[in-house]
Amino acid sequence: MSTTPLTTHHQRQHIDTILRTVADTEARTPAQNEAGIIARSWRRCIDRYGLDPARPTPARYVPGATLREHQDQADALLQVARAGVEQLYRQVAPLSYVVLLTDARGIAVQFLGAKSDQREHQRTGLYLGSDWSESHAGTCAVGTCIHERTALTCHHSDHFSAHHIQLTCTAAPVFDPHGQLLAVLDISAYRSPSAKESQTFALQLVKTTARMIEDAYFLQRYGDRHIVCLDRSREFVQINRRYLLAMEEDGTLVAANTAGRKLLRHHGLPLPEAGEARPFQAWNIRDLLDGEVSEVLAIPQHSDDRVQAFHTRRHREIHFATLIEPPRRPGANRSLPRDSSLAPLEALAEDDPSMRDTLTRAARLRNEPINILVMGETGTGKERMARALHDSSRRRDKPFVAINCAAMPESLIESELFGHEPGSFTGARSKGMKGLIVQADGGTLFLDEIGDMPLQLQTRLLRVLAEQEVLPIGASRPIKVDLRVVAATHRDLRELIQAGRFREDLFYRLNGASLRLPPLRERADKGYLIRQIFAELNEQRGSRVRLRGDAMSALLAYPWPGNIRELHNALHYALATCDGDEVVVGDLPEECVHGQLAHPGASQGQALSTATGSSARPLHQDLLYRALCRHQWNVSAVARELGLSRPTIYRRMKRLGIVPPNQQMAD
Ligand SMILES: Nc1ncnc2c1ncn2[C@@H]1O[C@H](COP(=O)(O)OP(=O)(O)OP(=O)(O)O)[C@@H](O)[C@H]1O
Repeated sequence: MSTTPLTTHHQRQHIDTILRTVADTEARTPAQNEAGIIARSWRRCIDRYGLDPARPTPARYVPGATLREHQDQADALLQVARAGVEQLYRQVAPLSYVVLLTDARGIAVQFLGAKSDQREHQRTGLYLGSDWSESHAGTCAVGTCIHERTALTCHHSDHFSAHHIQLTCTAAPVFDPHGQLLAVLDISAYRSPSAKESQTFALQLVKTTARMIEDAYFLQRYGDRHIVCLDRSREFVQINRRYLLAMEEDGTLVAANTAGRKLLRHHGLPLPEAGEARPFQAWNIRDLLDGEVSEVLAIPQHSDDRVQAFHTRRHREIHFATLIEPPRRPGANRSLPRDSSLAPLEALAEDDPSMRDTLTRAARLRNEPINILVMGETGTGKERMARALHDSSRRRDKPFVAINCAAMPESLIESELFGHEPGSFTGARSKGMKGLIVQADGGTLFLDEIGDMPLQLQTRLLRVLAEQEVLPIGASRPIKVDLRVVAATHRDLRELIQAGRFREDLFYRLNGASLRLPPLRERADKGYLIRQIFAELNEQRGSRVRLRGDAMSALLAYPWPGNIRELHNALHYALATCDGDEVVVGDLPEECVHGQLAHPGASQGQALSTATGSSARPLHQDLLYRALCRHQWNVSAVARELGLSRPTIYRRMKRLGIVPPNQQMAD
């Protein structure tokens, strides 16, 4: 190995080169490449720090107590970085490198090097507590990296001080999740080949380790959020995780690693850097990826390898995504087995303990040859549950036939259910009719509102269930059927049995197992349901409207009486009436925003008319009108309160016929 010995001749040459280069660069803009970076640093050393390349720069150490302060401040990073620094040292120690981790001020807070060379390390400053800031040490890998915020090699005579020109040092910055410099990772050696290119691999190695430390810190810091990992390669996304984005449950992005911030910038979505005065722009993952937040959240359940492909919205680049989920709250960690056929059941709930129990039972029952009774208040999702049971069972490719026993006229139920032969009764179809029970053969028959089925039909249904065959009206021979029945009711069937309105034997036939659904007001996963329903509505309407954070907060704060259908309707209303591509709090029905204030005993209409003095005004108009009155018709103040722009407020006033008092014509 050819080495560069330290001689006075070399030092003199070095000093001359520095002075000549600095004089040369005076007239022109320094280049962006590494030579430019070094030349710029030399200029700073002379012009800004008043350093002299000929003056010896003995290593400077901070006192022990100060070092401990620096280490305490960097403690969170040091904990995370330890494994990475040690791994790097194992890789480079055989080539006689030492490893330094400095804080953002250039003080070495961690050091790994051969014990046998300790004296030399201490003399040169390659040791714990030394100060490698550019203002003290001159151009060097750590100090210049801090200044330029980029990885670089400071090789031999790149160093400013003539006393460092035997060293080769390579450093890379470690940034925090907001782009703030946290630390610098450095490897240094006393002896190396004279060509700078010899350090190319060293540079790659240090950069890779710095990125690993940075990402480990990111994952630890945002461990309580959802972390979306993206990569251009499907095969590598599980191990490489190039881009990391931390997001809230509603898709709001809160942080990104260095590569992630670059990706966002590339797609026109810059995140503010720490300390930047620019107001925080709450980008959503939907702004980056062409998909719904619910699709991103469902990645761990959806596909077999738990990787999902997305196009980016702006440049249509394909990215593969995985998701690291935050740990579930205690008691909510009862997940279904990882099985893609269970996805329809899994999609019904997130971390509501009672729903998770119900789903676990449903998953066990889905292929059992027994009938299931689903119980719950009106609109709690009983039909959804029946459908999900069917879709996750082996019967999923056969029909799912739903019948609402309360909605069908009594005179029709019999022929609809059992079918009839041609001309078997007055009004019968000439070709006869295949009943719904036969149509459901091989699949699932869903009997909604079973408590409302007339007694006489209960008897016939009982026979079908007992014998697995159906006799159409007017037919002489029964038809064999293979059925799984899921029945639903919001009534107490035992009470109906007591009252003689429901057959006890049918109850036992239907109730092979029962599943109870909690009312919405008791569910801990309202946020999930809101996102889910909103995404479905968007899909049905072919729109891409977003639900802004303030609207989400209002929906979460509203004490929903018990009905998912009500939530569905509120979101439908907001989507139908909002302007542009965002639902904001002002788009929600009045009762969702101020419902808490309504008198508990009052009906919806009463509560509103008491508050407004006008029960005739539509809810939406009322909200805007009241806000205008409250703010003495100051449109800017109303816009601020409702989270809308001033032109939107004016547009809505016009559309709703609201005229400010000073523009009303006197009659
Ligand atoms: N898990 C869910 N995710 C999204 N939407 C849901 C969910 N559960 C229910 N819904 C929606 O709530 C509404 C009511 O659901 P569903 O009809 O299944 O309830 P139900 O208990 O059968 O009602 P009813 O008692 O009136 O028959 C529907 O619009 C449905 O799409």
